[in-house]
Parts: sequence; structure tokens; C-alpha cells
Amino acid sequence: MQVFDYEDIQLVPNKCIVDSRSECDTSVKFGPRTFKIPVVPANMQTIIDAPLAKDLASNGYFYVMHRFEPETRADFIRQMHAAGLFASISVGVKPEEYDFIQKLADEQLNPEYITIDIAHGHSQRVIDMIQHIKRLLPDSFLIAGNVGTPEGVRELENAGADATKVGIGPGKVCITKIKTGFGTGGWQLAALRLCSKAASKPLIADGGVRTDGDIAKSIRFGASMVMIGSLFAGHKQSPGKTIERDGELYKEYFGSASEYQKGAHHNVEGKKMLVTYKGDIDDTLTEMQEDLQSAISYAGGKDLKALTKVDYVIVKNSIFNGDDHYSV
Ligand SMILES: NC(=O)C1=CN([C@@H]2O[C@H](COP(=O)(O)OP(=O)(O)OC[C@H]3O[C@@H](n4cnc5c(N)ncnc54)[C@H](OP(=O)(O)O)[C@@H]3O)[C@@H](O)[C@H]2O)C=CC1
Ligand SMILES: Nc1nc2c(ncn2[C@@H]2O[C@H](COP(=O)(O)O)[C@@H](O)[C@H]2O)c(=O)[nH]1
Repeated sequence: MQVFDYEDIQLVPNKCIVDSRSECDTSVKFGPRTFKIPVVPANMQTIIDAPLAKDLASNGYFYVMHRFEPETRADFIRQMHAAGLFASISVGVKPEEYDFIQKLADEQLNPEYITIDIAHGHSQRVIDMIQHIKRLLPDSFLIAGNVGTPEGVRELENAGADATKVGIGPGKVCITKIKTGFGTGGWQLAALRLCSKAASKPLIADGGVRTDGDIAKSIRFGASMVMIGSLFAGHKQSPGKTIERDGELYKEYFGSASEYQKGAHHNVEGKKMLVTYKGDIDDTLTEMQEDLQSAISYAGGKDLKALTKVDYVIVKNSIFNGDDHYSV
């Protein structure tokens, strides 16, 4: 098995066929809709909130709302629909989540996208929830995860998931690898490659993206969509708390399995960090699109498909990636 991560790979350029990078089309059809770029901010409490979700949906971007204020979710769907926007929510697998799905079905509140958001998604509990959602809300596009193996992808797809999310522990605020010894941290891109060989439906690469070039690499290795936390943390619109230190502005970014999210030190697999204030998220999204257009031009094509076929080389193998600090 080839083991590598984002920083170990470079994509090999092909002859350019466009006169300007602006000719390159970064749009992606994902589920029932088409989006400007194949990128989605992580469904974490310091990354996305309702105002940002509305902003993203109104401007042609995909989003997944987090599940950490569960009582607000039905109203969130109503508000998005009242504004003519799509609703994309997250759920867990605990018993109350079964009641929540039943309530949505009873009220005919159909979110366009639902994400089952669990640390260890290759489990019977996720399979049961997939089947419950598909029975009651068959029109919602259902994303399930996270998994790190081809077997995980196959089982969730066979249970009825419309897309699978890949990534166990590669995230910037993840400490799963340190705490448990398990995961795809340090070889996320290779894990994505293996999973893509088994997948018959779209994959979301989740975690470990540190540069815009990593988005192009994710597409090359089989992702239809790329979920990103740390690159979206620290913006004006980011919900994380703003902190001033020595005259510099920072924003908090913490893991969904951190004690800051849970309110208790119990099965902690996430940490908190401070991210330097980055300004407007619109500028970051625009830059991601421009960098992706440029990547498509290097691939010798005009759209994302060109990225899926380029050659690559392995330039080094640095296995320890990301989570070198326990907390800040
Ligand atoms: N992508 C990643 O690498 C990771 C992501 N996360 C994120 O953290 C958040 C919390 O995740 P999670 O703890 O799953 O959600 P929950 O706290 O909602 O837990 C879901 C249920 O699954 C059980 N559970 C959790 N982990 C395991 C496990 N390893 N084996 C068996 N049962 C388990 C929990 O019980 P109990 O707590 O009693 O075990 C609980 O009943 C999510 O947003 C998730 O995406 C967390 C870790 C890794
Ligand atoms: N192991 C953990 N993973 C977590 C936690 N909270 C979120 N996540 C995952 O990280 C990605 C974002 O990664 P990034 O490298 O882009 O910052 C996110 O989508 C989740 O899958 C956690 O507490 N522990």
C-alpha cells in the first residue's frame, strides 16, 4: 500500500488549453445542486453558524450546519426555506435524534441535505440511522461519516448513504491519533485514494487540508467535495470567539470532541487553538476559486474533471502531520 499525505505529493502539469484561468470552471454538482467550488466549511461550532450558512447558500456555496444546538435545527430549516435557500443540517445517532427525524417527517420539513456526523462512522449505529432517515426523509441527500477505509465506504453506501465522508483524525484540532493510535492522520490522501477505489457514490475528503493546493490534490485522489475547518477559522464571519493578545486579534478554533465543545473532560479527542484574524471569508473563498482555476489550467483542462486524471509524484514522506501540540 502506498502511504502519503498532502505535502508528499505534487501534481504533474499538462499542456495548457486555455488563454486565461478565468475560463476554467470550478463548479461541482453535488447532490441535487451545483456549487461554485467543491469546498465546504466544516460543520463545527467555531466555523459555521446560521448567518454564515445563509451567506454561503445565497452566494452559491455548499454548507453543512453543525449539530451542537440541536433545538434550533427545525427552525433553521424553516428560516432557510422561507428565504428560498436550501437547508443542510447535521445529526448524531443518539435516541433523541430518531425522534428529531420523525418530527421533521411529521411536519414535512425536508432539508435538502442531511449529514450524519460521528467520529467513528463505520458502525451499526450509523447504518441504523441511515436507514431511519432514508425511510422517513427519502428526498434528503444523505451524507454519512466519518470513515477511513474502503469497507467503511461500502457499508455506508450499501445502507443507503448518498455520499460518504472520509477522514479519521487528520484535522488541525484533532488529537485522535495521539489519544487512540488510530486514524488517517499523516496519510489522509492515501486513505482517500483507497476509499475512492471502493466508492460508487461521491466522497467528501474531510480534514488535513492546509493549503489551497490540497483542494486540487483531494479532487485528484477521488473527492467530489472537500470539507475544511482550519482554513476557514479566524474570519470576520467565523463564530469562534475573538481574542486580543498584545494588540493582535485572534479567533478561537476548537474540536467538536474537545472539552470546549463538550463542556466536560470526557472522551476528549479534540483541542483548541487560536487562529490569527484573517478578515472577510469572501476573500478566502474567492482566492480558493482562483487557485483552483489555476490548478485546472496546470492540469491541461477546463473543468474539475481534468484534475482527476493528472499524473502525480511522491516527493517525500513526512508521516507526522498537524497535531503536534496537545492544546494552546
Ligand atoms: N473526523 C474525526 O476524526 C473526528 C471527529 N469528531 C467529531 O466530534 C464530534 C463528536 O463525535 P462523537 O463523539 O462521535 O459524537 P457524540 O458525542 O454524539 O457520540 C455519538 C455516540 O456514539 C458513541 N461513540 C462515540 N465515539 C465512539 C466510538 N469510538 N466507539 C463507539 N461508540 C462511540 C457515543 O457514546 P460514548 O460517548 O458513550 O462512547 C455516543 O453515544 C463530531 O462532530 C465528530 O465529527 C470526533 C473525533 C474524531
Ligand atoms: N479527531 C477530531 N476531529 C475533529 C474534531 N473536531 C472536528 N474534527 C474533524 O476535523 C475536520 C476539520 O479539519 P481541518 O484539518 O480542516 O481543520 C472536521 O471537519 C472534522 O471532521 C475533534 O474534536 N477531534
